Amino acid sequence: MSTTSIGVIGGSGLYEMEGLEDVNHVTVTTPFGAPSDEFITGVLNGVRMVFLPRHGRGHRLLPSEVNYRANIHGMKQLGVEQIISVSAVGSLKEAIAPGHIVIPDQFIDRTKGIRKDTFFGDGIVAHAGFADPVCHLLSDVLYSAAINAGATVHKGGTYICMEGPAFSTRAESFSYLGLGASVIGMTNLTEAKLAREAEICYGIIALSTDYDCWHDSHEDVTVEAIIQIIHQNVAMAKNIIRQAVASIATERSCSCGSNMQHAIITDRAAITDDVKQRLDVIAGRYL
Ligand SMILES: CSC[C@H]1O[C@H](OP(=O)(O)O)[C@H](O)[C@@H]1O
Ligand SMILES: Nc1ncnc2[nH]cnc12
Repeated sequence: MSTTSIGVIGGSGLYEMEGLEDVNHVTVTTPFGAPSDEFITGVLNGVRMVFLPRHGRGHRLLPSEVNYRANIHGMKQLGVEQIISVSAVGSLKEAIAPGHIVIPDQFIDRTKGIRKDTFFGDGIVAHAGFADPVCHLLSDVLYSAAINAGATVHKGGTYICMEGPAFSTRAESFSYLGLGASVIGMTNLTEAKLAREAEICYGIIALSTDYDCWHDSHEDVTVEAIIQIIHQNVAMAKNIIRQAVASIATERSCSCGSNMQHAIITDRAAITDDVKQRLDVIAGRYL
């Protein structure tokens, strides 16, 4: 069995992973604070897995309150090299109906600087390449897995990441259509940025749950409607994960594992021991 693991971050409606063997609940501490919950480790069809519910069990954390840094740091500590994010999103395209799956490959940032989206700062500066913000190989696997699971799936698309927690105004929703975005959510961009800095592959299974509030023949988005669509599709989402895990190559051939090689600009002589210690798990080999 490989020594590395595949991580799954479960979003709204996905708070556990079924079918794991050899299950352990692991409490992880990090220099960036506490993760959303205990990590669940186990084995799925011979592959090591690490699962974390993004908003905590019981869905206790707002999108702005999730400690994304601690979540990604914990994944890295547990040997995760590839993260599958499962998320609920609003659709910004007629063709992406509720119940469809999207594998987004781009982002637009509408967060407000409340959440920490970098491991760097406080004595060390790095600028990660982020033109292609998700792992294209992992995304290909997720797309094929969604097809095999019988989903209607859209490959590629831009995910608008808003701060929330309130949903968008109608004027905002129309403005996002004008930007050509495909879906809207409140979480994935922050995770993708941190996964990139941690040199972890990141790919997204996004379940379209609503048409936000731009569609004149659909009700405006509500939590109730989102939960209903999630419940109708949770078995399919779990099936996509199972299919994907069976075909993910544990030896990576993408560039995600060396993305930060030239990203740190700070003079190494100016990096203090404190900073080195804080960044050890994330970037220790470059310090
Ligand atoms: C439950 S409605 C809004 C909520 O759902 C999405 O969460 P996640 O990305 O964790 O599935 C969205 O981003 C909001 O946080
Ligand atoms: N319409 C929407 N806006 C933001 N996040 C969402 N998650 C699911 N639907 C959403």
